[in-house]
Amino acid sequence: MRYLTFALTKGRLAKQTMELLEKIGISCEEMQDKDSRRLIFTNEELKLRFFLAKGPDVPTYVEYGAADIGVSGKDIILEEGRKVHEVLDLGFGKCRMCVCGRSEAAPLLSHHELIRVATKYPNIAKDYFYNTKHQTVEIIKLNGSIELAPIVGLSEVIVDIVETGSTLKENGLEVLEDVCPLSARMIVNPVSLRMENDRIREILTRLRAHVIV
Ligand SMILES: Nc1ncnc2c1ncn2[C@@H]1O[C@H](COP(=O)(O)OP(=O)(O)OP(=O)(O)O)[C@@H](O)[C@H]1O
Ligand SMILES: O=P(O)(O)OC[C@H]1O[C@H](OP(=O)(O)OP(=O)(O)O)[C@H](O)[C@@H]1O
Repeated sequence: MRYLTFALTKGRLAKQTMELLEKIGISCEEMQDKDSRRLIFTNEELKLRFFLAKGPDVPTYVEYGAADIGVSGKDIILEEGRKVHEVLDLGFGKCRMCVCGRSEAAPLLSHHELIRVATKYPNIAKDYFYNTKHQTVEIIKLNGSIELAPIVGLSEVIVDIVETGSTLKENGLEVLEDVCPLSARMIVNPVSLRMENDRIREILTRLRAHVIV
């Protein structure tokens, strides 16, 4: 039997992903050793391998088959547009993708003005403004602290993740429009889904029993 390889997202989603896998008897506890510099972990008994990667890299590993299965935020799946099958909503990491700004920016959206939109997610922003809203905008790619953009005048609005809303509130910003709901998803390489169908289906069946969407 060959190894099935899992690519998991580092950061916010990691702990809940490992807890969910533990619930179905897939232990990857070695990965939780913060002092270790080891990158890949093996469960010999179940013939499974695990590694943690930066969010946007997870669908890349899965598309190329370097990982059979991945866990990614829906935001990353949409933004990266990789050829992977999204097979399960894992029900955690819930948040929303929103257009945010000062309240005064609301008319610029309703009047379809040519505005600047700062975001870490240029493809999601482009799809929303061009294909859903039919509004021409200038998209400015940033890499973090997106809420700064409307405060310092880089852009009129941002497209970013909102979870509790506290970052917006503390910076005098608000949600102006909702783009889509987000959560952690399981993705699978299309060839792996065919070649390892029984093993992958079994994992999915067991996971479904523990997932609350
Ligand atoms: N408040 C939140 N902010 C950002 N991502 C969130 C939030 N709540 C849930 N998520 C989910 O967690 C994933 C991000 O986790 P991660 O810790 O890697 O965040 P990041 O800030 O984008 O990463 P990095 O610190 O490497 O820039 C997102 O892809 C999203 O699906
Ligand atoms: O609604 P809230 O609960 O306040 O969460 C939303 C904030 O969290 C994320 O930022 P993150 O902490 O990942 O920082 P970054 O944008 O600099 O990556 C996101 O980009 C928002 O800024």
